[in-house]
Amino acid sequence: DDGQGATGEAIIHADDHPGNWMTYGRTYSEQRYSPLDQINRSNVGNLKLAWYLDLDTNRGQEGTPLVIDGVMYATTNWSMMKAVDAATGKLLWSYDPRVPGNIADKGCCDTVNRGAAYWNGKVYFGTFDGRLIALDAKTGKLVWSVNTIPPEAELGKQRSYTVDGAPRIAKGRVIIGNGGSEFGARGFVTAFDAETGKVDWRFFTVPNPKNEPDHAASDSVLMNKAYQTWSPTGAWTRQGGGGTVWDSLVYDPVTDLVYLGVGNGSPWNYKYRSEGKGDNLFLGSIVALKPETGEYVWHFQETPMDQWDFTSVQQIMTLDLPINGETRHVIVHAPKNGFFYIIDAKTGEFISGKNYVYVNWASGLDPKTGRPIYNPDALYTLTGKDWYGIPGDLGGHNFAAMAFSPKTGLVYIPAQQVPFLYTNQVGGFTPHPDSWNLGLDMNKVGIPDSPEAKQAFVKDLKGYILAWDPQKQAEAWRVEHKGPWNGGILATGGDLLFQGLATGEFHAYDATNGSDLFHFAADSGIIAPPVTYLANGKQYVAVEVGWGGIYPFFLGGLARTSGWTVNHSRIIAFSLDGKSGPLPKQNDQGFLPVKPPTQFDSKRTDNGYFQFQTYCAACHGDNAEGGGVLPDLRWSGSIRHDDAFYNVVGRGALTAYGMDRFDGNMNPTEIEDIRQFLIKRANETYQREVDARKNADGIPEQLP
Ligand SMILES: O=C(O)c1cc(C(=O)O)c2c(n1)C(=O)C(=O)c1cc(C(=O)O)[nH]c1-2
Ligand SMILES: [Ca+2]
Repeated sequence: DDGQGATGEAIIHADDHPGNWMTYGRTYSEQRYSPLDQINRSNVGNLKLAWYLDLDTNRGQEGTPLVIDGVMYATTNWSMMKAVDAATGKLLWSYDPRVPGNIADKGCCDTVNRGAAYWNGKVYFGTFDGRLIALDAKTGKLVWSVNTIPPEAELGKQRSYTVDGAPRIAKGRVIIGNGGSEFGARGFVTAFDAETGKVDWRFFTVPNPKNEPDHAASDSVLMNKAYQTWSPTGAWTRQGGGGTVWDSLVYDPVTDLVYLGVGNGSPWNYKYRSEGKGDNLFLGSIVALKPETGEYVWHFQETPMDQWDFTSVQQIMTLDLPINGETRHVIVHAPKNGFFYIIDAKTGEFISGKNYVYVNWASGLDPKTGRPIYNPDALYTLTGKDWYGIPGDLGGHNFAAMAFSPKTGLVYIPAQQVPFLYTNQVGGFTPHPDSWNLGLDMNKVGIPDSPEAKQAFVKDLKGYILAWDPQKQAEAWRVEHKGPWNGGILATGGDLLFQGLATGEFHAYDATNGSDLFHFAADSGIIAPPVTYLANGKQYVAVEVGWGGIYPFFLGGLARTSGWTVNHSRIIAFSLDGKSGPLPKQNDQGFLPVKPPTQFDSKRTDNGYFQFQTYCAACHGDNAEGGGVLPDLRWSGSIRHDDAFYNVVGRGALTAYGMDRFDGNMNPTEIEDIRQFLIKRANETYQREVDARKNADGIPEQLP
């Protein structure tokens, strides 16, 4: 027995039953290529909506649904699970783990969920409050549920853990990580026995602050190799150091290794985090472990000295690639930092790397070691000067999955350009509970303030499909989109690519040249990746619809340049003989702003801005302009009265909807300052917003 079990064998031999989509990336190689070809270049123009299912949350939907024997298992926002008849869209059962609403602000980037895992009759998924849940796949009944965050990792309010990534299963072990490095976290992954939910092993990705054993699989490599790459007294010893494994986590049956994509530093500021010293292993790295024990095998660090939120958590894909006349089994990786890496999957040896998007932080990679050749100005925590970085914190590519077609030999990356202004916090590092703790000046970071710089920033925003030739390490072609933050990509045997866009359109493209062959008005922004499957022998293509994730939260109004839709979350599925027609019509220009109160106290608005940017902007949008997911507070009824506002912000009147209470962070005067600031912003922007509703796009002429 090789320990794979029937499900492991079925996933390894996924192409023997191509009608299923059994694991996050369809196969263990996570290529998101399906050999199905009933739908192909010659007939995709006739694709029609087969069914749609309205979801019970209108927020970001990032899930990859699994499909097993005609049943779809979809996870949706707020960590909910739905089992759906994949031929008809009929709901078979649903499971709501009742994640408490007040924890939404413990995560950086919307209460999303990226998907489930299947093993031996059970489906598994993580919850935003840190649980891992196993359900009976037939009935939806709970089999077991565990808290994946041990109390010793939490360390009181300094640290913050959330789970939104899809678990993966290797040889009967369910492996799951977590997020939280924007707040304070020490990254780790845990392997649980799929049958019982018992902890099998745990691996921390950054050292123990005292260099003591954690009694975890990571002890020896952290104490002998990683600890030496950190300063002994930096802020990491209190904040956790980061390195959260919040997205990619892959088992490769060819090498029999588990790969972790490790995240950014916590706090981001390297000068505060590690006193400007050391490479800080294993931040920004891929780490390979043995599936049975969690024992360290190798690592490759893509971003030493991270200070840009350059996570290496982006999708880890393996493939067999001819290199210098020899076929090698490699990892291909397009992390946030903008370089496309080819790494030997067995040994971690760096084979080659090339920037796949424009980058200004490094001039290239050392051809031998793969270490970035830094632009000294990019090391802003050491220079003490602002840095306008490309890629920025959202990366050249984020969680939206890329795909590979063995027929074209191309990797298709949902690439983007989103700059970020990195500005140091002055006067030392001061963490706040319930807010981002980056060691950066939250009033200045991200988007530049002056109107000219803001216009330049908007011009710099880009989103496109990048068809990348990994053998040549070069672009083959691209398909430009309206702006950043589009969905993941599916490649099929019909020589097609499928992708949903931030504009609310769903497209099929020719995989050989990018020609646009089909589009459908899905009406709401799409950030999730499509899947394809067979039900009753017929091919379907399905995707979750729902605008959200970090981009519209943080960029707020500027995110509208990618397309502006009213958020209506659904699962939609297409077939060649679909009979559902177009989706019901809705008002796609957004709601009219409500005329705000005219009086505000201009002596309070500066502090209101400061408090807003510290506690509110990461969800409700930079400078109080909403991005179309959560309420745009300029038009909120609660800003009309100090008591109403305090009830929501101070006392938590809306915790059930995800709005935490902030009376532990701010006093009543500070909260009232925010209200004064919001009224000011509402007055400044009211006419511009009314006029914008008269444009075809609904986007104001002068965005900033
Ligand atoms: O450092 C972290 O722990 C962490 C966690 C997450 C998350 O859990 O979603 C994201 C990020 N970082 C991040 O940097 C990022 O760009 C991001 C985008 C998204 C999203 O779902 O839209 N999550 C996250
Ligand atoms: Ca991060």
